[in-house]
Amino acid sequence: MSSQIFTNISLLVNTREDNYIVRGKSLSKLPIIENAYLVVDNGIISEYGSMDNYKHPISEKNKVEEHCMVLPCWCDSHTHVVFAGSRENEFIDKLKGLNYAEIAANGGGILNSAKKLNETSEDELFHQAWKRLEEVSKMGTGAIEIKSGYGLSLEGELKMLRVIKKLKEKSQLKIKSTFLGAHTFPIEYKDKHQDYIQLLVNEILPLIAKENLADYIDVFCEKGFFSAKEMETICLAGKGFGLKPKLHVNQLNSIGGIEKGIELNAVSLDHLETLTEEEIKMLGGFNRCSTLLPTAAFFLRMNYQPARKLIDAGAAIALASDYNPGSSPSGNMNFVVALSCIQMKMLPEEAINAATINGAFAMEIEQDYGSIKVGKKANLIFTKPIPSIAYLPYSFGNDLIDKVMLNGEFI
Ligand SMILES: N=CN[C@@H](CCC(=O)O)C(=O)O
Ligand SMILES: [Zn+2]
Repeated sequence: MSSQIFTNISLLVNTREDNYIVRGKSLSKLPIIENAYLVVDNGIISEYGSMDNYKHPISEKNKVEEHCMVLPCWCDSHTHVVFAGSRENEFIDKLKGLNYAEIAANGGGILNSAKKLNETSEDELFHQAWKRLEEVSKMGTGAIEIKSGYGLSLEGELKMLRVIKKLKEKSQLKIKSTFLGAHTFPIEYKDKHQDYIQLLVNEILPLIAKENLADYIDVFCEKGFFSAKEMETICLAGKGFGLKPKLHVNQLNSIGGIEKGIELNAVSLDHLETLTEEEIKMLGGFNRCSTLLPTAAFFLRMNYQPARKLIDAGAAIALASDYNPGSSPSGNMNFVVALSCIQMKMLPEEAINAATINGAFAMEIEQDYGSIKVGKKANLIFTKPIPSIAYLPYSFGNDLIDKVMLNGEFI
């Protein structure tokens, strides 16, 4: 692959010489170069700067369209994109008045997806997930985390993780894989929690480690699901196999997940719709990412995460789509960014930092992704002509992306 030069870029967004997690007040500082150029060599960013310092030959063919911006691709650090079929029937139940907990109690929810997944072949699951990855990459996602958690059996969980491994091998997207066997208790273990935890820890985890199928371990710490203590047992076992925790906490209730997650040195604490003042303070001092999933709150008509309070407390916020069939059947990070501004009152600069560099930190891929930096992968969003950065979330729902580059190639 040869050199590619792009000149006269109206705004080159999130150019960073450093590589720090962005927290608190710093989230509103989005480094931008006006009228910029960018050089890509063999899929890697090799040079960038202001057109005032441009030293290469001037050529009309290198010019990007007037008023076009270039941003690093979205880093979507929390998804469940490997799933079978869809659950729009539950969506209708919800429209008729049932809530998330009632749907789950009726055998719907995660268990419904688990039933479908266990009836679906590995090839078919791969095919469905592949199509979702194609769709999100066209919307600007360049790196993504994918969880298991709809298998809930040895065979089902390994099948999901093998699908993720195959996606890692074949996709242009950077993918991280998370074992979420502790997503809920299967019906046959409803009254035998310890037995299910033993299955996860003693039987499934060693096989995952043997086949190198996961990077992280996750637990849905929630009333009616896994307690903070159960989460600790599972995470400590995961750590024994080299899997760091990345956790679902405080979606519906505060049950001690934040305190325990910090103690476990989680790479990220995710969801956070329901937070006490004390927990907001704890997240302010937490040195890793607090990951907000506003499209889940939107879809479930829940209170949004208290982004402003978290930012004031000094938290390092990441934004992710939570793409899954139950609470966020969309992986559109452009909408996640817009919703964060519209409903959580994040500034456009804060939302873009949270969806790029901090998303990369939430997947520990910040060395190669999440900002415009020499040596990082050329995973880039080229916008259509737009007047400003604020126009991205302001003009929500409109397709503002002209083209997407992954590893130096337009997709
Ligand atoms: N809350 C737990 N897990 C998913 C939802 C899973 C489902 O409903 O299928 C989430 O992150 O929102
Ligand atoms: Zn989730």
